[in-house]
Amino acid sequence: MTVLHVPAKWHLSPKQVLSNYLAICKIKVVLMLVLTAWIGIALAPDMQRGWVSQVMSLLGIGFLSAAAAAINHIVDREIDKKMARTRHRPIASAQLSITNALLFALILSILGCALLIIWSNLLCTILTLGALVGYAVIYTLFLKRATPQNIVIGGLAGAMPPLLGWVSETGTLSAPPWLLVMIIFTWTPPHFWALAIARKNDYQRANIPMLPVTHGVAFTKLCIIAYSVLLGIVCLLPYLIGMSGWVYLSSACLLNAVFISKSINLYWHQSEQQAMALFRFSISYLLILFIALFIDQWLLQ
Ligand code: HEM
Ligand SMILES: CC(C)=CCC/C(C)=C/CC/C(C)=C/COP(=O)(O)OP(=O)(O)O
Repeated sequence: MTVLHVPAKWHLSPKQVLSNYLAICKIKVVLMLVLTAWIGIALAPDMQRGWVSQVMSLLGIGFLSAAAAAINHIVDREIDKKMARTRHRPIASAQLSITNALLFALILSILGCALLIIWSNLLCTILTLGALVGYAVIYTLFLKRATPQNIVIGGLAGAMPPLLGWVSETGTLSAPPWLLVMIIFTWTPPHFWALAIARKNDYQRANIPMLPVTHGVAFTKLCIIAYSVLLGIVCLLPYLIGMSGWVYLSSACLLNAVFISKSINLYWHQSEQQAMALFRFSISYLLILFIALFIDQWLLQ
């Protein structure tokens, strides 16, 4: 009798299956995106929409962001196999089939669109779908493989949620939420390039033209300093147009002082730990900055 050898990865427990689906959603990133969308809602003019509509709109934005992340895992599976950081990902390591992942992304997209159409509005649905296409198709399929400016241009998709939140509330496009988009847009290059410096060998092996690979680590560090200074200036705008108060301003000044000093510090140090420290700080930075925006709004009311 022939005994078939069944690889261990085919015997996944329900917990492992769930954790694989959560992993392809990039759940922590999505939670951060939803938080920034929520701040967009909180800062919008009060439309008396009620919290149920707001929660459903945030779920819709979250589902479409998770769908975008799942498509990114499918499209990038060959690249992911070549990089130490990503080779254990569920699709790259064949623990999750492409068909199941595609089906999952499709279900998330349909649910996300339905939630936004029912509880939000058509403009918000179209813009969120635009962000999905921007990240999952334009960035992942084309820009990532084509130019070291990939994450600068592609960063616009990830920067959209505050605008999406605002539009879900108001149904119209207006200037103030674009300032919040500009903050995340300017934050993205130092956020990512810090990690790319530490993982340069990975990107080189996968033949992905990230800035440290194409232009070297020293030049990338200079770009990080330039963007962190620009970020410091952009962060002043919400206060200058009266969108926020002293809590935000003082938090922003402190956070940006740390960001710029860590960026300059990175320039003078060779170690990967310094780069990873800046990457990790960039995440705490954005979290605290947006919470400060919320506290200010709450105090101003
Ligand atoms: C094109 C734009 C962006 C690029 C290229 C990028 C890149 C990355 C990469 C490569 C990681 C590491 C993931 C891992 O370890 O598997 C990461 C982590 C993270 N990013 Fe970004 N990012 C971008 C935009 C954003 C945006 C817009 C947000 C939120 C507003 C965000 C929030 C986070 C968070 C919270 C993590 C930590 C995830 C974890 O610990 O699992 N990123 N980012
Ligand atoms: C609808 C909507 C708001 C969509 C936003 C989509 C989204 C999840 C944006 C986050 C960007 C992100 C985590 C990029 C990672 O880059 P990468 O894919 O090159 O990194 P990797 O090597 O870790 O896969």
